[in-house]
Amino acid sequence: MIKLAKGRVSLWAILAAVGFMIVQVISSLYLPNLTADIVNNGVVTGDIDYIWKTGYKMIAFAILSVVASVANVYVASKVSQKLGQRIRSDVYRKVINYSHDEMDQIGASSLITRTTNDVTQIQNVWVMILRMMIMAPIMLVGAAFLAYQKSPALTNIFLIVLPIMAVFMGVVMYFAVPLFRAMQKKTDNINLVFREGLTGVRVIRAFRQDQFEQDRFDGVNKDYTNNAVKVFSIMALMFPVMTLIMSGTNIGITWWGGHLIAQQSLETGNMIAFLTYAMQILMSFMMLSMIFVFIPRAQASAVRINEVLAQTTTLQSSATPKEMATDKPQLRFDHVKFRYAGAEEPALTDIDFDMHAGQTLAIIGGTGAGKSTLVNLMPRFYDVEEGAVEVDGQNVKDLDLQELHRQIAFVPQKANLFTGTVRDNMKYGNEDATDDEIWHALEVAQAKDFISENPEGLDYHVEQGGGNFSGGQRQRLAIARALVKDASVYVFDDDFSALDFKTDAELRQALKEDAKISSRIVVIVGQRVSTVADADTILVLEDGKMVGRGTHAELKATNDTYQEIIKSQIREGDEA
Ligand SMILES: Nc1ncnc2c1ncn2[C@@H]1O[C@H](COP(=O)(O)OP(=O)(O)OP(=O)(O)O)[C@@H](O)[C@H]1O
Repeated sequence: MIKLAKGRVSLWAILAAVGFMIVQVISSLYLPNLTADIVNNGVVTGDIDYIWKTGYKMIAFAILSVVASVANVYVASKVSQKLGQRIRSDVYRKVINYSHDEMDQIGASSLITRTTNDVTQIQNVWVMILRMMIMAPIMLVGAAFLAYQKSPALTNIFLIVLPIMAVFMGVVMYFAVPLFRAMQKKTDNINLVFREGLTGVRVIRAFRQDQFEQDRFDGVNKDYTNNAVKVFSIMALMFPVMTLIMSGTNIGITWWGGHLIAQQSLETGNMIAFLTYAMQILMSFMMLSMIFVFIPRAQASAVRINEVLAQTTTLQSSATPKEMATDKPQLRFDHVKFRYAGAEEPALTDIDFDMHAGQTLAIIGGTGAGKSTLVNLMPRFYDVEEGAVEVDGQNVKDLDLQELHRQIAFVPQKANLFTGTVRDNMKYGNEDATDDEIWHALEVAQAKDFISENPEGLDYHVEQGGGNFSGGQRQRLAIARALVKDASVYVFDDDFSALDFKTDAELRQALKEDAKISSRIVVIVGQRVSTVADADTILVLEDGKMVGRGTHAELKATNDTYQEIIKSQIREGDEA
């Protein structure tokens, strides 16, 4: 937790919180002293003047205590909120640069819990640290000292009370701390199942798995609730037991103090002050114990957040980035081998090709052949195990990642749109794009018609994830977004399969006729032979291996796998 606070919490703010707290505690400790004074020298002697004088003093100290307390709460809240904001921002910046492998290791749901719930735990504990953790020790020592001053004999009562409290708090901590620690993991589980249910809601309904999913959610929900009920039942014991101990102490002090007053070895005012000090001692003791219960939970959260922040991102820009020859677009795979983290078999072996400006590369192969994996290596979403990927004449490992991503317009298999207008989404590709350029990209992507039909045009609102568009429309918008970019390589990862045959053909024709795109490199991953047939080079993939490379005519004549694909598609009426 200290590590998390370093550089994110200002030392001045901590000093201010300590300063205000010291003022508050001193005022609170001085008040019982004044109570003793007003009783002993004012009430008992009937000196009204003295009562007024001391009363004013008491009011002044009470106000001082309140003001200091408010100031402390203000500083503590501000520090903890700022800390939370900084942690969330740092976690986001870190995660956004994670490679796909690193993202998979922690998982999206856990990352969300860590950025929200875990950060809240840290914030709460920091408020406790800046209030109770400063207040409790000062109050404990100060009140013990002053209580002893008022009556050394009565202090013996703590020899009985404090061990009872220590045992009770020890038992609470023993049972509550592990349960508190488990809360974060259980929150993760709820988020995981909830998120899966939300994103897969249509599939769940279509497969009539509503009940199964409901049961799955109820399971993790119940697990969380059981844990929370257990821990809060234990915590609920604290207040009644503490009240019992405090009331018992009160009675003990009054009974024993009464005897001492009767024996004239204690003044009435001192006994009243002693009672207040005794309560302050017990409260401080309880506050310290509470801190020790809550800190382990926050510590568990801190470990989880530090894990995210400490993750070294393998995909980093080169420290000495080389210049890309953007005027000579080139895409080269030099005997590339790639394996997913933890996988036994490589997902790609010996992939080799070299493409230049104006050429189209198509990749075809069965499900799981490695097509998406191959194109994911181009923007360096993963690093190769052997060989090299080169873009515009440079190994992607020697480049600045941002520069590389600028030169690759990538349309992933799953079209992702963001909340905002159509224009906002298009500008993701190029901030400076004019409306004319956007309309042109939409036209090439065969998306112009359904956008222009709408009176709002480019201002049409896109809902979260593009939910107000059909799958095919989303895909075309995602393609248009990539086309708005001025890149060396345009990659379409199986995006045309979501389109009907006619639109697929029209889109590819428009790409060919477009002055900008036709002077760059186009990579098309496809399932249909018709989609890949007119490419300059077609790669045929099978089990991560390149089993064919050539033009449609060459492969059709010589390549068994390609012939098989053609045959299977003729049967489906999809003649190439
Ligand atoms: N993130 C991942 N971690 C581990 N293995 C993966 C991962 N993604 C894909 N794979 C594996 O790599 C292989 C190739 O997958 P890839 O997604 O590249 O296939 P594909 O040819 O694009 O298939 P499809 O046409 O179904 O999209 C598959 O065996 C798959 O199980």
